[in-house]
Amino acid sequence: MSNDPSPIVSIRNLGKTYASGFTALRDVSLDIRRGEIFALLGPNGAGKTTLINIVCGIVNASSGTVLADGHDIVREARAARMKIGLVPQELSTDAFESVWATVRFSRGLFGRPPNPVYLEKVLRSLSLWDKKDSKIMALSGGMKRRVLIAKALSHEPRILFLDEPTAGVDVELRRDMWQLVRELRESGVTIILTTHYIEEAEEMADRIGVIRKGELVVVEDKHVLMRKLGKKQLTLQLQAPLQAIPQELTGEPLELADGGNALVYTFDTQAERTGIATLLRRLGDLGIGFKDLHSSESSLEEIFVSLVHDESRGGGKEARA
Ligand SMILES: Nc1ncnc2c1ncn2[C@@H]1O[C@H](COP(=O)(O)OP(=O)(O)OP(=O)(O)O)[C@@H](O)[C@H]1O
Repeated sequence: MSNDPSPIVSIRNLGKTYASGFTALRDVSLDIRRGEIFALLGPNGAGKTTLINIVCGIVNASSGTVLADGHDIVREARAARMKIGLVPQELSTDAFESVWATVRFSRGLFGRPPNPVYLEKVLRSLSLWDKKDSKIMALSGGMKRRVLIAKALSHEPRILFLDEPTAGVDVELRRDMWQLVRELRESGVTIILTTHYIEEAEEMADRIGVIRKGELVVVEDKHVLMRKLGKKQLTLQLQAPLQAIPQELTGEPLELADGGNALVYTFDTQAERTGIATLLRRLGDLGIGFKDLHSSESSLEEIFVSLVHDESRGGGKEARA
């Protein structure tokens, strides 16, 4: 990580209303720290791509400001854009060009002088060096995706946006991409990625932002987020199935599962008392026996689903993927 404490991307009160009248972003403020991997999560249509496109100068904001490494994206558009590499969702088609010509051309677009040594380093780090003379159309899907990353890195950006980097790729390539992103971060590039795969954020991100209906609802260190919002569940496999939660226990955070054969107790990982001892005693008093019990902790996926869906329902308790 860098010693410079100023954020590398600073987004203030950003809003976007498209010409159609649809408001895709509302008052989004966010600082991205130098050298971090930041994952932006949100359901389809939440506004992730709109946010990225504004920072990259592809879409104009309706209100608010963005600084990229200190450069205002509107007043100093070119300087700001030089700092940024964008790996888009879609594969664009330079089908007939070679890998080498493609990355060299991308670099030239930014007005950078040729630097074959740097481009060789990029291609080698992406395991593309031995494909440098291949035409893009002759590459596998995974290799094409690497070419997109090489193009985005061609002008030596400090900030790399990856929009759904592993959508539609197989498990093995996904792991390779994760490794690659970590290596890029090691080399000093700040990474901002959007993803639908919570596993991806859980695996890689230092911090996580959750966007829902154009609003940033949470920005938090990944571990803090998991600790804060993580719930634990205790599942009791009952000796005899129950039709319903006994009246004496209504009001407790209990749910029936497995066709009445299991009782699930949800408790807060941060609470001083879990309430488990009391629960077990009360079950004993009611003559409800159990043959097995196990506890589980919510994954980031469950936390995400509960954030995105429960808030829209006004705050339910269920957090299941
Ligand atoms: N040019 C446009 N004109 C009008 N509405 C648009 C335009 N572009 C996007 N939108 C709308 O803005 C909303 C946010 O879109 P955006 O692509 O930013 O979402 P997203 O979070 O990236 O979704 P996904 O995960 O599906 O990529 C969507 O409802 C979309 O239909």
